[in-house]
Amino acid sequence: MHPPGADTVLVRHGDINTKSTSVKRYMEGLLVEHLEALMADRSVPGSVVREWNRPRIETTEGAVADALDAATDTFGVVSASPCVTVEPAFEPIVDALAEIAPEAYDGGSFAVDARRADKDLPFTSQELAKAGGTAIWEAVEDAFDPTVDLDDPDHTFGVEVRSDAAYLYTDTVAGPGGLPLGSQAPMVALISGGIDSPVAAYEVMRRGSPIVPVYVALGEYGGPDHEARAIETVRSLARYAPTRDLTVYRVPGGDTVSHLAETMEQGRMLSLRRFFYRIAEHVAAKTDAQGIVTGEALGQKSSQTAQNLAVTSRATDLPIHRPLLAMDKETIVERARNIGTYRDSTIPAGCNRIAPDRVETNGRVEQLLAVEPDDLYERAASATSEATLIDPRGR
Ligand SMILES: Nc1ncnc2c1ncn2[C@@H]1O[C@H](COP(=O)(O)OP(=O)(O)OP(=O)(O)O)[C@@H](O)[C@H]1O
Repeated sequence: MHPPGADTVLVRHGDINTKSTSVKRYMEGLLVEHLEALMADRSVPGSVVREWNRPRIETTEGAVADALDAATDTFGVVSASPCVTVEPAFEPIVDALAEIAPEAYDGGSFAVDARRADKDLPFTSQELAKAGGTAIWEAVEDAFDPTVDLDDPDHTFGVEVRSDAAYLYTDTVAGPGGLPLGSQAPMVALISGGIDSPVAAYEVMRRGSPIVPVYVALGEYGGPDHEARAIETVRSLARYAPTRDLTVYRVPGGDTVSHLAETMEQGRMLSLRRFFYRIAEHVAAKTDAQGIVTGEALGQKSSQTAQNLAVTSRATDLPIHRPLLAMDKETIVERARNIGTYRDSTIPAGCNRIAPDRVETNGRVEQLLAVEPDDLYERAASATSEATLIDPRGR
């Protein structure tokens, strides 16, 4: 909940703090740039003040909830707190805590977490916490039976005192964490539109890599709804990256999928993955992307057993990143819901089944190469050259 009168959002980052001063300065700059872009994209009024270590958003009381959402959708942000701003002096801070308390406290234990960025202030954090705690107690004791618990309180009243202002908050909302978008090289994300691949793409974006989305159209095994679903998931991801071009490479793969279905029984699904990776490699070469991201998870499907991943991965020299490798489906679904791609991914796509009745779980590369079409890689190159570009934001 926001303290009444909150018009500022304190923004905290995490991994950026482990960097050297110059890298940290660069990454903080990127984070602020993206936060500003997210606010502009969502028409949130206000500005981001770039203060060393702790940027903040100055906005209006009416827009503080939207500013908080923008902050907690920005990669690199660990948490954010809406706060009221008061004069950085002992009495005004204590008075403001007493004023906030009846709105923010509804019973149970509480604590005051006071910090001073400016160590020259004429009071200590402990003195402030003690006087603030007493003021809060007195403000609520008629209506409640308050207790103080410094280790695990039900309510925390946060106070950050800096040289120009003090910030008071009662809520800390988690952000995505990770690193600012653009702090790592781009990667090609193979997006099927299913539940897993958009989450995998989000995970590398969260660690700083912009994505180049690639969707392989499956012809009679896919269809317009399948394709629309994939584009929709990219559109949802684009909300997190307003400064980035998320144009989808739509690669026509229908002929090859049909050919694999007609000519291969065992290993068909493995060759199809190899075809995808090869396409991704070609797109990476065009876009200077440094890796391939997929939504594969160990053992989730027959094509994702440890043996089969070893066989399929041999199709490319580029590293294949599988951020979901060790995640359970339930966790992935929860993640998809949280990032807002689940609904798109569960739009009925009405596609035909490509998998054969008897699936391969223990592929061997030599055996696969003996039955795989000799021209599989040429097919991938030629399909990529026929790719069309789809801007998901333009739909
Ligand atoms: N038509 C497609 N176009 C682009 N990439 C695809 C396509 N189909 C699958 N992929 C990629 O291959 C991975 C494995 O696909 P598969 O259908 O076996 O797995 P999945 O775990 O169900 O993934 P998803 O839920 O993303 O469809 C996907 O996560 C995705 O990265």
